[in-house]
Amino acid sequence: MIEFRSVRKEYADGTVAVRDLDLVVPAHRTVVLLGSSGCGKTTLLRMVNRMVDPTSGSVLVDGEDVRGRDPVELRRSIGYVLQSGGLLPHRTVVDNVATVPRLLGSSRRDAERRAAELLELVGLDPALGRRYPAQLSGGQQQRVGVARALGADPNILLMDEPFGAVDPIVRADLQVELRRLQAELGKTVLFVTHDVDEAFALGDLVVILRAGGEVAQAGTPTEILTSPADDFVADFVGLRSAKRRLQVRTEGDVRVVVDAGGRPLGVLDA
Ligand SMILES: Nc1ncnc2c1ncn2[C@@H]1O[C@H](COP(=O)(O)OP(=O)(O)OP(=O)(O)O)[C@@H](O)[C@H]1O
Repeated sequence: MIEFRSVRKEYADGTVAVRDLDLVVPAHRTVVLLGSSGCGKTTLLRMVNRMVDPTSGSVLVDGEDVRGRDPVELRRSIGYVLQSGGLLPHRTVVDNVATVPRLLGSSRRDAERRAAELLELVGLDPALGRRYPAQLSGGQQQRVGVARALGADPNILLMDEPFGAVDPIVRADLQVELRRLQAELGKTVLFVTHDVDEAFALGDLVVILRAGGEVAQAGTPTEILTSPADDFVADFVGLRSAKRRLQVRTEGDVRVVVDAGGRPLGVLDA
């Protein structure tokens, strides 16, 4: 479990990235931080592994204030996946994934065996392990990034727009894969995105932030869609635009779901 207690972050130039934020990320759940650029999502994520320290308030991991933890040891115990993949370009894929197990004291052979298992776990052929990152597609690189983050078998995975740089089809595949992995592994995942569809696809809980790192609403996707807290939330998730104002139209004996502009989106089952 991760807890943010009255957390505030003000950078040296006076920018307030997060103001007085309280949030609980329950164990084994996926919580998505959703908001537009600059609303403090990355700052919040980085406070968990002490890449950023709060100006005031505290961040607790499993009940313990992270300020009491050694930053290097803390970072090794928490998986972190970035949009860029963060892979070392001059190391093979298997070496990239084996890095953390090696740092934690595994022998080379054990670390490589573990890396091959992790590659399989994220849906990659372990034979790709001999390649260098640049010899993989963007989607494959992101899978390697996830495998690498799982290297220390962390309880917590921090994911900062991990699928932001790949095309929509690959992105949808990666989202499905993450849901499968999560069902299998049950990690505590804190996931950052500015994409509403991605947030609703992945989040058990979605936290919508507004500028200055304030929570506009925290709830399940259904709660947010059925009772948006205010106009900001309704606008942000598209409730007031054509996209989510859906209607059912009957065509013969088939019911078709259309948006407010009349464009067909799908058919209703039964
Ligand atoms: N090191 C820094 N020094 C000063 N200001 C910073 C620093 N890092 C971030 N900020 C500012 O803090 C605010 C929040 O930034 P942050 O990166 O957390 O937002 P974000 O929601 O993750 O944005 P994006 O979606 O664009 O990545 C922004 O106004 C940003 O300019």
